[in-house]
Amino acid sequence: CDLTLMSSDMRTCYEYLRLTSRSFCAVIMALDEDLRYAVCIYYLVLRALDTVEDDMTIPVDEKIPLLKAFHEKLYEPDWHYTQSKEKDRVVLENFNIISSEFRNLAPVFQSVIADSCREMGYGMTVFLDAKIDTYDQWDEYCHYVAGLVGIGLSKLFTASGLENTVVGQDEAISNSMGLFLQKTNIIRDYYEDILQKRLFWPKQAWIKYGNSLESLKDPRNLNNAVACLNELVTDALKHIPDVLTYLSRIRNQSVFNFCAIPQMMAIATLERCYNNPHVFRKNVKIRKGAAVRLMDQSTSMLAIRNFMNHFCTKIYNRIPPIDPNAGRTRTAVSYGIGPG
Ligand SMILES: COc1cccc([C@H]2O[C@H](CC(=O)N[C@@H](CC(=O)O)C(=O)O)C(=O)N(CC(C)(C)C)c3ccc(Cl)cc32)c1OC
Repeated sequence: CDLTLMSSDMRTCYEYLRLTSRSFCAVIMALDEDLRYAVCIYYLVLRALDTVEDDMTIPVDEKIPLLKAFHEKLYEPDWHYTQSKEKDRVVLENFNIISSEFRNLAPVFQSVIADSCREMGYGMTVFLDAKIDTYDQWDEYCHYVAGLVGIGLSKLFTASGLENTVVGQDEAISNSMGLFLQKTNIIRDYYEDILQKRLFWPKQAWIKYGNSLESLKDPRNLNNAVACLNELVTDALKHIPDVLTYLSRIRNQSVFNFCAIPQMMAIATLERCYNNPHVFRKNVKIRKGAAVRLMDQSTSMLAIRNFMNHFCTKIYNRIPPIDPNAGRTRTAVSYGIGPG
């Protein structure tokens, strides 16, 4: 994009995007112009909100009002926050620059983003001590931190005129786009989260396999831990039909790539995690070459169905017959293997 035609604040915002989103930045920059601007700002605003939620050095009695009032900061020109110790604190320290560009967006984009932040900030306070007991609470937490992003983005796509009304209206399908990504991140990040005492795996799952979530990282409990891991992967796989429905409705090529690439990274990550004891010892990541191939080739529904089929077949072929959820996992992956 032509940086000379851009305001200096917007140039700064794209610089923050490059600093905070690594590989995803290129995908955002490929969006058609109007949407690119709104999504960049939305991404940075979400990054700022997420940084507040993640910062364990902010006292709870300060964090709760800050999360609930965060959406109002979008309309306070000088507001920024210098007390964060997080790695992405640059977006909080310079929030006045981001909010000034936010207020240059079309009013319809502003209201989608502000409403999304209001609901998300509230939801984060509900789960501040991250006690996730039931699968329903797991879905509720993931709705607040990720489903709302899927819903907000879908409204931006429709409001920009690039996508049909149904994309912005069907909130259940948009919600699933977030739940699939967030559940995959939570499953993948077990080891890094448990070290920081962040417990995102639902108790309704792990209680069947151990006395505590931490006990799953004890090598003596490895068989139970892997059975619990396989149960959560099976739950995440249930979102595949909605993900395929969502992507089949997208008409703009740049929006399709933007939406499809993270979903393909997620199914590839789930495949790496399934039945993999390394999840309890290190951060399981897909190989760089595989990620590049997914970014380059996730450009059509045919490619998506082929990738989904590929990774679901790999999982199917690795289901241990004695796994307590073997039957449920076979059913779940069959959604992704599809007919033929
Ligand atoms: C229709 O919905 C979407 C369509 C396209 C992309 C995303 C989604 O994808 C990235 C992809 C991304 O950010 N990937 C990282 C890799 C990583 O963080 O593991 C990256 O490549 O840097 C992601 O992960 N999240 C974060 C949440 C899941 C919490 C929403 C995210 C945060 C802000 C925005 Cl604007 C968008 C997304 C969507 O959101 C559901």
